[in-house]
Amino acid sequence: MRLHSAERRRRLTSRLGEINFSVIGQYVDYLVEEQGVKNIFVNGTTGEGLSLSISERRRVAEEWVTKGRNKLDQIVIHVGALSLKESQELAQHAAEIGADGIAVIAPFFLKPWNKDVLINFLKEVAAAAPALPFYYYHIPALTGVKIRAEEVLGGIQEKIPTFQGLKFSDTDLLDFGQCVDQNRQRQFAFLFGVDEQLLSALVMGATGAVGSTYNYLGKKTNQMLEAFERKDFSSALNHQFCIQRFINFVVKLGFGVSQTKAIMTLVSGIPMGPPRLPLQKASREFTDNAEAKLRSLDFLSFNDLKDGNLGACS
Ligand SMILES: CC(=O)N[C@@H]([C@@H](O)[C@H](O)[C@H](O)CO)[C@@H](O)CC(=O)C(=O)O
Repeated sequence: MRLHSAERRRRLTSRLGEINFSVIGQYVDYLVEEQGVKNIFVNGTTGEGLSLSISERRRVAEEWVTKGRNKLDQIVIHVGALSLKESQELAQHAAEIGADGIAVIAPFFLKPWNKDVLINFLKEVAAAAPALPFYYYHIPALTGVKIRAEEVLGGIQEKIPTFQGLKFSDTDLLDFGQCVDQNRQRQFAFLFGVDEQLLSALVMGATGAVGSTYNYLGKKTNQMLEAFERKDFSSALNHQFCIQRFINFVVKLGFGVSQTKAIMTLVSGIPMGPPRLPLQKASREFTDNAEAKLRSLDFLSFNDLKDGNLGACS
């Protein structure tokens, strides 16, 4: 079972909106030591990969690979872009620096209109890094490309020999289940990306997870994975419900990449800095509310509350 932190690459501090590369080493140590996360997905959604320039994406990937050496198990770099050329350049770069895999989203401005067109695009990117495992990153709510993952997977390995698996960031569990069911004879990785539904996906055959909350709820989620693996489903469900209580709370306040950064700063103590425009920094009110919730669920230690805290999830 692999758990990936979706925060991966991190833009940090700086009033100028520049990336603070110098804290990536600290970030690696935090994920490994405090959250038990050793598989990293760099330059994805949470890392605002699509808001970065190509040279920034290259440099972020290099930092994660360098700082993660001998500490992390796997680093997958997201190399999706609107321009096939840029995507290929990033794929080639990922291979050169020694990444463990690449992932690609569907291009989302001039969109592929059917499965074959999408696969043709993915194939050209994969071919730029012919020795690297390739993942299709399915996130239809953000790309607007609604081609079902189940369809995309049909015959994909024949077209993309390096195809390794799917990162599935959608709530359509019928589609996800069918991806697994129809590919049982293959050794694909099925990485699930909706953290609040991970347990349901595990039941259907998810082999790992990539998500934003593992940056600060990695340890909690690992407890759920362990319970699931030892078939203690009641305990696994308790863990999932606890995680849901938090996500449900923040979703109602307005939750996204900016808010993830604020929570990460709060929990890790590493200054994650503001997001890049068009995203806006999370409000102080959001962070205060999220902090109170984390404490009440015992996701952040708060000794004064512990004894009488009936809602605690520890
Ligand atoms: C739309 C979105 O940001 N989804 C997140 C989830 O982890 C999400 O934040 C979480 O399930 C809470 O809804 C991940 O799927 C994103 C992700 O893995 C990435 O950063 O590439």
